[in-house]
Amino acid sequence: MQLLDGKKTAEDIKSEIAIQVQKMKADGQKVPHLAAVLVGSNGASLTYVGSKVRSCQQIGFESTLVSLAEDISEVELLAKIKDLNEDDELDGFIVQLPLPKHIDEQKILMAIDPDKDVDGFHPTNFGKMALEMETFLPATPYGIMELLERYKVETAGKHTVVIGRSHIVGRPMSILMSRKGYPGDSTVTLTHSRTKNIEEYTKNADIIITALGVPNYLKADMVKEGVVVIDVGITRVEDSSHPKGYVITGDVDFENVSKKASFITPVPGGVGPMTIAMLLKNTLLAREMKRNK
Ligand SMILES: Nc1nc(=O)c2c([nH]1)NC[C@@H]1CN(c3ccc(C(=O)N[C@@H](CCC(=O)O)C(=O)O)cc3)C=[N+]21
Repeated sequence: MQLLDGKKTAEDIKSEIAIQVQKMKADGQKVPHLAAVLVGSNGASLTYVGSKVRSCQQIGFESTLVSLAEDISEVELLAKIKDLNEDDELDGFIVQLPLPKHIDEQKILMAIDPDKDVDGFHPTNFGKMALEMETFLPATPYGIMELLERYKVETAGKHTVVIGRSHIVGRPMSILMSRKGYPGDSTVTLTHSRTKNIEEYTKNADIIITALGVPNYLKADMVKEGVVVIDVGITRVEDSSHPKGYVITGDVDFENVSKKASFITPVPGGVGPMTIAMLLKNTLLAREMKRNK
């Protein structure tokens, strides 16, 4: 079994980007600038946005955190997004999800300028991704593709089973794995909450990508020997014996599934850190696109 070390790989990618930033500086160029919009103060969201900002500092990007009140109206948030779209200093921005219930997420994501949509969530960018055009790939699926590539995991002709059809992970993942070229060319089955006899699929899968958010869902008896397992689940499970009061738990029964797997991602330290690294990579791309315009 080989561990797909997302933490280490993310550090490698950040170092590569930092070198690019140094070159930009030496050339007297503007460095990439990322903004993150955070509505309210959900604990997990604060952690993620915090590490995004810290990573920017680490590699020499400029970053801006836009903190807005939980009870901000949809109209006010749309106005804020318009400001960010028009801000020439900014190369890209993200609106941290989930948003409070009184705000229509779809409407917000549609309002982001596709050229600044470094999350790749705008329908224009999602469409380009599906059509195999160059664009911002959603950071989590992009991070998974990058891990597969850097560890040279074979994907062509393999049966990939994706569990979960969310707009930000499962659905784009199923598209990327079926795209032409490496690391794609896979035969994909997208399973979800209405799938019957899911083990029939997982037992026959060469690659399994779980994005459910159900701790320890994928068990050893659901997979075949030699399977590649990518665990996108990140659930905070309360645990008073830990200093933070919780432990981060994935969708996979790691202890037992890892005994059968050829490659597997840990949680934490797998897909999560890769998500942040790829967001930074998208921001670098946004800067380059803007410069070449
Ligand atoms: N507009 C938007 N874009 C996102 O990309 C986005 C989002 N909203 N909302 C929430 C999800 C989740 N997400 C994570 C990023 C990093 C870790 C990460 O680094 N996790 C660490 C553990 C961190 C911890 O202690 O919680 C790890 O897995 O090793 C996890 C999850 C980005 N998301």
